[in-house]
Amino acid sequence: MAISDVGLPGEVPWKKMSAEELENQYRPSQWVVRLGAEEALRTYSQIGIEATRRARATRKSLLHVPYGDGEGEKVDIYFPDKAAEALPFFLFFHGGYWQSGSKDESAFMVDPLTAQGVAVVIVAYDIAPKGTLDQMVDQVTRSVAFVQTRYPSNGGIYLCGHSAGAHLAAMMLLANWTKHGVTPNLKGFFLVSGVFDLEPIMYTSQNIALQLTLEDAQRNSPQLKVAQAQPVDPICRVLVVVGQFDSPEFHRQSWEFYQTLCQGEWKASFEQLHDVDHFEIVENLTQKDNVLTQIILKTIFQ
Ligand SMILES: Nc1ccccc1C(=O)C[C@H](N)C(=O)O
Repeated sequence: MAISDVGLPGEVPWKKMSAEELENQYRPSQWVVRLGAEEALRTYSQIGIEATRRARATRKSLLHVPYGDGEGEKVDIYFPDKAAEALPFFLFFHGGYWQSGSKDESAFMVDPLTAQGVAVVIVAYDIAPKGTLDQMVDQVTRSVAFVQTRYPSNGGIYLCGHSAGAHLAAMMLLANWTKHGVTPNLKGFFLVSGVFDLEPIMYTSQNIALQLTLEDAQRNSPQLKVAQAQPVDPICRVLVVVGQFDSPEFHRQSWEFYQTLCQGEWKASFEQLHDVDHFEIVENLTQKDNVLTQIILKTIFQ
């Protein structure tokens, strides 16, 4: 699909949609062509569970490491076999509309990345209704600060999020690190099939659990703020990626966020990945020869 099919910049196509159409646009499983919606969600979680089982069985790891006092504030850290001095760290924030998913089924990319010398950190955060969006953003911020504090001689910190997790990763472009007493060595962002303007979410059934007000949605929308934010490190790259079979609204969200990054001082790029849907785009990160796995490795080792 061409970007021109999803509306011109400046238009707000979702405001003209019926409630039913908006609901559909923001239900990624409805756009999966290879499987039915429920089977797509089931397959995604099976692949995540299996990748996590395998990662825990075959890689050096530290599991359930606390980055804060809260019960849900834990990370799993997976290490490469070979010790290196300046180890790059790749942090992953799972998706699930801020109300499902966990670190215990999200270690998709551990095998191919650790095999190439990258430490992978899978981050847990308190999903709704336990956590609010503001709390999730704060938790993710502290998880990043934690990795920097624990591994001060890291060879770069890379943040990757999928879907709602891409939103949380994108919020880190706006983080006030001085408040957290440490400036992480952020070198790259991989924002995969994300949502960057939260206002349309308010009018879908996702908001039953999230309970976002317009103020909450705006305060937590990187789309509205990122053009004014300053990169801590001018060489930090931001890659915005969306799957060919993601819905038109997901395409619009990614494209407009990329364009806004370009208006600011960010070193941004945009990729539409051919022949993948919202779930395959992450499932395929279990494979070393997958396009996105290769893009990630090239960005880290360039
Ligand atoms: N489980 C997920 C994992 C990752 C990303 C999205 C989901 C979703 O479930 C989205 C939505 N509830 C859907 O039915 O498409």
